[in-house]
Amino acid sequence: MNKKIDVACAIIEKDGMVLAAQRSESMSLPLKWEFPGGKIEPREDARDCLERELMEELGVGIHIHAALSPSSWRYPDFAITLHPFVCTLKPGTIHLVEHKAIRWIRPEEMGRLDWAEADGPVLENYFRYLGQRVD
Ligand SMILES: Nc1nc2c([nH]c(=O)n2[C@H]2C[C@H](O)[C@@H](COP(=O)(O)OP(=O)(O)OP(=O)(O)O)O2)c(=O)[nH]1
Repeated sequence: MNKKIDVACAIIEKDGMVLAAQRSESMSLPLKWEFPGGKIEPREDARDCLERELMEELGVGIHIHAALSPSSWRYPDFAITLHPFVCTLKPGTIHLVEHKAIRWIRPEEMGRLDWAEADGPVLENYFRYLGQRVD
């Protein structure tokens, strides 16, 4: 049976833009764009995982504002459930530890990037959330 992983990921908002991160050549799914985050460890809470991963990967703290519905995807060699959270950054400076690049983009530009396939349903989910949000 193929491996199944649970991954927490952060949709980080700032001034109407969202942070997209590009995986490096040496990572799995090389050069694909994603929301920063990572695998949830056994018995770890998804929010704790996200805070830990953001500190490890980008050296920043986050505020978590909303949880979107998890969405699942099957890659050829593993299955993934993504647990997306809408976040903002705590004060601090981003340092790229493992990603090749980051970009702040407007939601309407998100479709132009070459996202990891599992992120398709996450993007749809986020657009639905934006459509319903009152702020
Ligand atoms: N963080 C994150 N990972 C994603 C997204 N979409 C997506 O398919 N993934 C995949 C990429 C990885 O296979 C996995 C995340 O685990 P990870 O960030 O710990 O990946 P990794 O490269 O260290 O994994 P590995 O190759 O060492 O097993 O989920 C996303 O939006 N954010």
